[in-house]
Amino acid sequence: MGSLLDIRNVTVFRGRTRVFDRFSLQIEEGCSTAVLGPNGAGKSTLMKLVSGELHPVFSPDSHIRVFGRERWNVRELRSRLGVVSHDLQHDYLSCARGMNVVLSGFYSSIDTWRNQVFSETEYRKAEEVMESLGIRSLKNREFGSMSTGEQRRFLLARALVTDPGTLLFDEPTSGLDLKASFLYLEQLGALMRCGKTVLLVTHHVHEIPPGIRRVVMLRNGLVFADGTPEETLTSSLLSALYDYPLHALSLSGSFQVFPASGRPEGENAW
Ligand SMILES: Nc1ncnc2c1ncn2[C@@H]1O[C@H](COP(=O)(O)OP(=O)(O)OP(=O)(O)O)[C@@H](O)[C@H]1O
Repeated sequence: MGSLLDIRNVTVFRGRTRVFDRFSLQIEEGCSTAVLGPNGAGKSTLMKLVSGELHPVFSPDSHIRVFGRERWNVRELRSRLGVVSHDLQHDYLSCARGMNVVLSGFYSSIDTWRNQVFSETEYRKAEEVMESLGIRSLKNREFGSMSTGEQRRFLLARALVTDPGTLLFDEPTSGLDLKASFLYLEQLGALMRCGKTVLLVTHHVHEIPPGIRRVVMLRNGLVFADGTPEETLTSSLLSALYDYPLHALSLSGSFQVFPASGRPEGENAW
């Protein structure tokens, strides 16, 4: 297994905000990793850097290498790295039919277009992926008329249709109810067990499913802690990361946090 991500000395601005200042992070292929941090930590910026939607300030000693390469054509990259992002769900055309959402993964486009040609094999693959995610019966439905959970599964199908070895998720269960969240996280677990590498960014501890081997805690554009879930998802590190007293619990490889019993100092009693 080689390098999935190699970020060295990268400086990134969004508007006037310097989100990363000579930031470095390496992730190996095969090591499913969660990037966890509070609002504004830089998680979405990191995800956009990896997916090629954002670029750092040029510096001779900095680089971003995905699978060992600095330059990718988007279509080629998507055949190795599938992306299921929040923005994508938001941007997707509500009139696109389910089948077209999945097929659009072959071109990394939003919806399919007249000039795009799909082979029988590609149609078959799309059917197969929809079947495996339990959404085949919705293939003719408009994206806009699907529930958030169904939309999320179609976007996962879109990412999986090219059979990438690595999948990138941005807050995978946001907007999903409890059952849909757990089913979706089980799906992520199944993908990891089938050999896919999952890279996810989240601000929720419960979104880190069993099978994630490494947690990178991010705060103010810096790596705050880095280790296995057992090493990092502790009450003391989580309390420090979120600057709030928290109590962490784990059960069968899943994690959950609660407010610690003591109120934060200075908070008014009700
Ligand atoms: N378009 C923008 N213009 C200016 N500043 C921005 C822009 N987008 C993000 N930022 C700033 O960059 C910093 C990092 O934002 P980013 O969205 O990467 O954080 P995040 O960890 O993903 O947060 P969240 O969990 O709330 O999504 C924040 O301080 C944010 O205010």
